[in-house]
Amino acid sequence: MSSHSTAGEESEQALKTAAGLSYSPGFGNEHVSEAVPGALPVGRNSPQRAPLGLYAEQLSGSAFTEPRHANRRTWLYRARPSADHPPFHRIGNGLLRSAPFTEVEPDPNRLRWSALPLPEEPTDFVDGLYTVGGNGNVLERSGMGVHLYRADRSMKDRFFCDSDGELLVVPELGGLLLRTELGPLRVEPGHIALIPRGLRFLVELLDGPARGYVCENYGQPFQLPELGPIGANGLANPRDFLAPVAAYEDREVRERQVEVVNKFGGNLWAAAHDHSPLDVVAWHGNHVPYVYDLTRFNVMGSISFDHPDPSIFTVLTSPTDTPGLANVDFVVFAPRWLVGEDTFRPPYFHRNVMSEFMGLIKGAYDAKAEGFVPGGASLHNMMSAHGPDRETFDRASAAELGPQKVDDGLAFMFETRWPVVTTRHAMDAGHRQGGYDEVWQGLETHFRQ
Ligand SMILES: O=C(O)Cc1cc(O)ccc1O
Ligand SMILES: [Fe+2]
Repeated sequence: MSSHSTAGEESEQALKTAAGLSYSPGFGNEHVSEAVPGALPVGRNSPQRAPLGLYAEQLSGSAFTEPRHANRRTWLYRARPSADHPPFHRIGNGLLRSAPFTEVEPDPNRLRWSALPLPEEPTDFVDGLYTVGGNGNVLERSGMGVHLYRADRSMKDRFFCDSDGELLVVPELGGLLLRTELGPLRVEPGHIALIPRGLRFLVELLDGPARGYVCENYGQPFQLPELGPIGANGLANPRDFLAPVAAYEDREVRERQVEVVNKFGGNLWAAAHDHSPLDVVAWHGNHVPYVYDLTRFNVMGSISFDHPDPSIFTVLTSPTDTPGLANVDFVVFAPRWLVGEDTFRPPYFHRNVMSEFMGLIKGAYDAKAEGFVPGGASLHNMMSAHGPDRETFDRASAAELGPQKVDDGLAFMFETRWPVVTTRHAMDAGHRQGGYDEVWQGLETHFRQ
């Protein structure tokens, strides 16, 4: 696949990365990018004739009338309008499922899975999507889906577009090159990528089999959390979010049928196209994909006593109409120092009205001595009692409390407002762990009157 280099490389804003890709930094920015000088109209969006014979097209991510802080759209200048395609027809959903989730009853039990086995059959990113569960309703644009992915090959002549929500991709194994309508993004384990609702893209594997997690956010787009008393800086800083710069496919070599797979209303639909949808020569706007390196997260914590609630680790939040109540938060447990005096330092025992899906990108997690493994997952649904396993509790209750660096792992959580209802296949999966409750067995009473 050939692509033209970008005029964005010359812009002050563009950052050259080690991978050789250029990016346009800044969360929520009004980005501007052209792969061919002069492709972007000056001073207007929709001139009578767009430059270089291109078609102008707007992709919106919010209602036209939403307030400015929430308004999202990108203008695309492309070789052919997206409208040029035949009807979509239904294709199989594989193991992809959507809200409302009704296959099994909502389950109050604590659930845990080992890593999803890598594919045995040829599998690309779309084929390899595997839904664990979710909540809400795709048609009402509320709630979220939790998916895993596993792939052993790049998408070829096949593009994906999620009309139902934005996709937060959390790789655990293998690097990915996301070729999007707005340009390419490289994402590796330890990074996250976000593909906004409705943007077309394909996934290439950079270094062999790939596996990871996806939060499909049907609700309001992820934004940075408010910082309140933390101040003007900290947690995820806006400039570390990197959007792509324009790069379009060479049409001459692409004049053959390609497939665009559209997830709409919970199902997969496909339409053959006689051109690549990655034909955008210039664009400007704020409805954009981005990557973020989780090592850039500026971790805050207690420097006196007590274990803070994990909301302090929020990277991105999808708000609801209720202030402070997230449709879903993306939370990261990144390397940090623990210095709390007279403090039980690992996560405390708790029952939470929010529901917690957790994954592990590498290493170990400080609340679980064993069983919670990279590529694996746990689900602690609304009000389910959980916290440190017995071994962790015993160790942390007796530990000498000097300054301690927690730097042997990278875990994350999708924390969501409504219980996560699982899929039938996630409940019946061979990689689901039996006997998870046992990790809390034997926590004897030490009560003395
Ligand atoms: O259950 C978990 O491990 C996630 C979590 C971490 C923490 O530090 C405090 C509360 C919480 O739910
Ligand atoms: Fe928890």
